[in-house]
Amino acid sequence: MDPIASWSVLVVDDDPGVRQSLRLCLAADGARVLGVGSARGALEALEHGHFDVVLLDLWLGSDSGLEALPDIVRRQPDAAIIVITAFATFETAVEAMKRGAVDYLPKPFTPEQVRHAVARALESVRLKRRLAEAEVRLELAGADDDFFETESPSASAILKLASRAAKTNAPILLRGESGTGKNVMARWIWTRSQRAGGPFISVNCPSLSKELMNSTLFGHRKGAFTGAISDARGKVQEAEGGTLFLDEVGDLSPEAQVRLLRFLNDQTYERVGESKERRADVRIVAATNRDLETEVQTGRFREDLLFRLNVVTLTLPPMRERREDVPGLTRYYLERAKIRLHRPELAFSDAAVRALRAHPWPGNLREIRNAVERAVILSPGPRIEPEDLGIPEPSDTAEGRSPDTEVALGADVSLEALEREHIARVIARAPTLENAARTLGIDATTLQRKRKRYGLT
Ligand SMILES: Nc1ncnc2c1ncn2[C@@H]1O[C@H](COP(=O)(O)OP(=O)(O)OP(=O)(O)O)[C@@H](O)[C@H]1O
Repeated sequence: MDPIASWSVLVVDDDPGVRQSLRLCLAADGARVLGVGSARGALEALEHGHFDVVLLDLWLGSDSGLEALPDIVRRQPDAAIIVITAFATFETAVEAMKRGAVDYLPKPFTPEQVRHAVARALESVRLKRRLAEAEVRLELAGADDDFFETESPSASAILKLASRAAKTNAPILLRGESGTGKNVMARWIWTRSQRAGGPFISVNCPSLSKELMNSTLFGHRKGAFTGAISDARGKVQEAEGGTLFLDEVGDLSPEAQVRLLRFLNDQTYERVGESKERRADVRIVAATNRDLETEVQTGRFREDLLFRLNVVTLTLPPMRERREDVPGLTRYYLERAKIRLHRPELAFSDAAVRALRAHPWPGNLREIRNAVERAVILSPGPRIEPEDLGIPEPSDTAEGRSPDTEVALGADVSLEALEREHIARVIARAPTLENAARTLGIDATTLQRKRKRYGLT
């Protein structure tokens, strides 16, 4: 968003005359200006609208603008705050800066001084937003998450559908096994939607505590529960104008499901401990690798919520159904990892190419990426061999057989080799080591020890 093209200012001053003159001065320059006379009015205005600049009087009758400053910053961290006061002292100016103001305007001021200060503040807002955008882009580039070329009919059908759905405001449900790229797809959809200029807020539902789930999502009022020391906005409000991604939506508590259903129906919600109805313009994208129909049958997931989320469903195919994409993906991950890890000389050996093709990749894209990165780190010479990838080499005698029969239960392998292989595969598939430890049924320290013992990265 370009703050200069369409910008808005909140004027917080208890003197109606000052509000009026600032409004006239800035409106003449093309700003949308809202004037309020108290700190409370300011906080309310910031709840409902978005402002590029806040002109804040430090003496607001019985209120103190200085005390309200941190709350204002919290509500809109990317707005530039200029404090104004008739009682300008150096100390208050410093204090205001410490609490998040970008500039200081002593009363009385001329329209020229106001314009000058606001223009500078807008420049700082613009810069801050550019930096934030660049950080997101860097993060995406560094994450190696933009391989959307495909030769597989099933994946290309999903991409087409996703691209069409992105342009609408309909909720989207992403389904697919772990590691098939649901998180990455959610961002891809956001960047192609009309909401790309707004925020992308991601919530991993299983990581939310049951007690704080509603407040994290919908916010709470001060005093709503022990520990609620101040009002808090939730993820829904943070996502205003953008997209809220609910990962593993099947983990939502029954009460959070009711709240989400209402929000999907009419875009309204209430904060925990508050009866005021709020509205937010947010697109919901949800993901699950569970069978939600079964969850409905067992009473863990609301059927009406599933219907509401299910308007557009995209099921991301597992790697075994898009084997034609393995060569392209492995080349892609290799090229990126070579640059990032400073090993430009590396290439796959013929045996590695065969092993990559033959491996079933049950952990999907995540497993492929982990295997290739592991190899780029571990490979001692310029050729990457199957053992660097941590996958078995398909032997001639094994041709036609599933490549992992070599480590199958009951084959001619030691228990140790079996354990090593199993741990390596679970780690490759799991999003985190904690996750891998949970799958293996051991604690993180034991996993750490075993990784060291078997030389697994
Ligand atoms: N389009 C893509 N291009 C390149 N890499 C991808 C792509 N999609 C996914 N990946 C890789 O696979 C990894 C897993 O992707 P992602 O987290 O989106 O999967 P998921 O289906 O959400 O998994 P889970 O259900 O376990 O959360 C990513 O970190 C990334 O490395």
